[in-house]
Amino acid sequence: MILTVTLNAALDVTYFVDEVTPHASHRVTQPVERAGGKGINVTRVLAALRHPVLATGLVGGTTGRILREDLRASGLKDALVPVRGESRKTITVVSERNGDATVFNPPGPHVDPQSWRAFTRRFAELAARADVVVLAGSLPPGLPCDSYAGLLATARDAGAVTVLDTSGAALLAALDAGPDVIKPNAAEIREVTGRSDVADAAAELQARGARTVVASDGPQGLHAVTPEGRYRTLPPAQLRGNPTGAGDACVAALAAGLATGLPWPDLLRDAVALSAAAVSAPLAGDFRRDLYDQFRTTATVSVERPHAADSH
Ligand SMILES: O=P(O)(O)OC[C@H]1O[C@](O)(CO)[C@@H](O)[C@H]1O
Repeated sequence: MILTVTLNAALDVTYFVDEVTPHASHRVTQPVERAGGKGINVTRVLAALRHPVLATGLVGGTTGRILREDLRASGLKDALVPVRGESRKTITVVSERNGDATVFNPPGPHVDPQSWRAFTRRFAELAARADVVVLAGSLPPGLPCDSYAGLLATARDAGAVTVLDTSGAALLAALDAGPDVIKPNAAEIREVTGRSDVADAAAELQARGARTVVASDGPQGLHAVTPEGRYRTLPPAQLRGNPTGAGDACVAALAAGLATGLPWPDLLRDAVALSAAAVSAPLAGDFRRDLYDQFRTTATVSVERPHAADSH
C-alpha cells in the first residue's frame, strides 16, 4: 500500500479564462472546486492507476468537510486527521490561450500541538502498513520546519520507502532524516541551493542527505541523481494545458515504481510520461490515459554518469 500525506490539504478552485490580463476583470468559463493539495493529487493519480493507496494528513472546518466529501465522491479512501482551523482554498487560473496557469496558495490553518500529536500517532499506525510513504506539499502554520524529518524517521523505522516533495526550509530540514527520494522542481531546488544548474543542485542535495534526487524542470524534463547513476529524461512532446499537478503526477509515478521495484530508467520514463499526460488534463490530479500509454513508449532516458562518485 502507498500512504500519502498532505499536511496542508486544500480545496483547489480552478478558473478557466481565455487569457490572464493584469489589471483587467475576467469572465470565468468553468469554475471547478475539488479536493487537492499535493499528496491528495498523488492519491488521485495512483488510484486511477489502480495502485492500493490511502491518503492521510490534516483537514479542518467547512472546507475540510467539503474536501472529504469530494474524496468520497471520487471513490478515494482517506484517513485524514481533523485540526481546529479551516483548511485553505487555493486558486489556479488557467489561461487557455497560453496553455499556462497562475497559482495562488494561501498558508492554511494553524496546527496546534495537540492536533499534531494526534496526527503523528495515527501516522505511525498507518506507516507500519505501507510499502511507500509519500510526504507532499507545504507545512501549515504552527508546524516547525523539521516536521517532515520526524515523519521520515517514523516511516523509515517502519520499513517503508519514503518520497518527499516539498520546498524551502521544510525541504532542507528533512535532508538529515535521509529521505529515499526527493522531488523538488527547478525553482525550488535553485532556491534552496543557490545554484542555477539543476543537475548540479540535485547532486548537492544528494550529498546533503537524500538518497535519490529527481528534479523536475517543466518542458526540460527530469534530472535524476540516484545511487546507481545520473539520468536525464526528456518529455516526449511539448504540451500546453494546465501544468499544475504535473509534479504530483511525477511523484505518483515515482511512488508506484518504487512500490513495484522498477529499475530507475523505466521508473523515470513512467514519471516523465505521466507528468506530460497530466499537463494535458484540465485539472490537477488528473491525467490523459491515452497520452500516458503513448508517452511511456516514446519518452527518452539517457544515462549521464553511470556511477555517481558520491553515491551512498
Ligand atoms: O502545499 P503547497 O506547496 O502550497 O501546494 C498546494 C497546491 O499544489 C497543488 O497540489 C498542485 O501541485 C494544488 O493542488 C495545490 O493545492
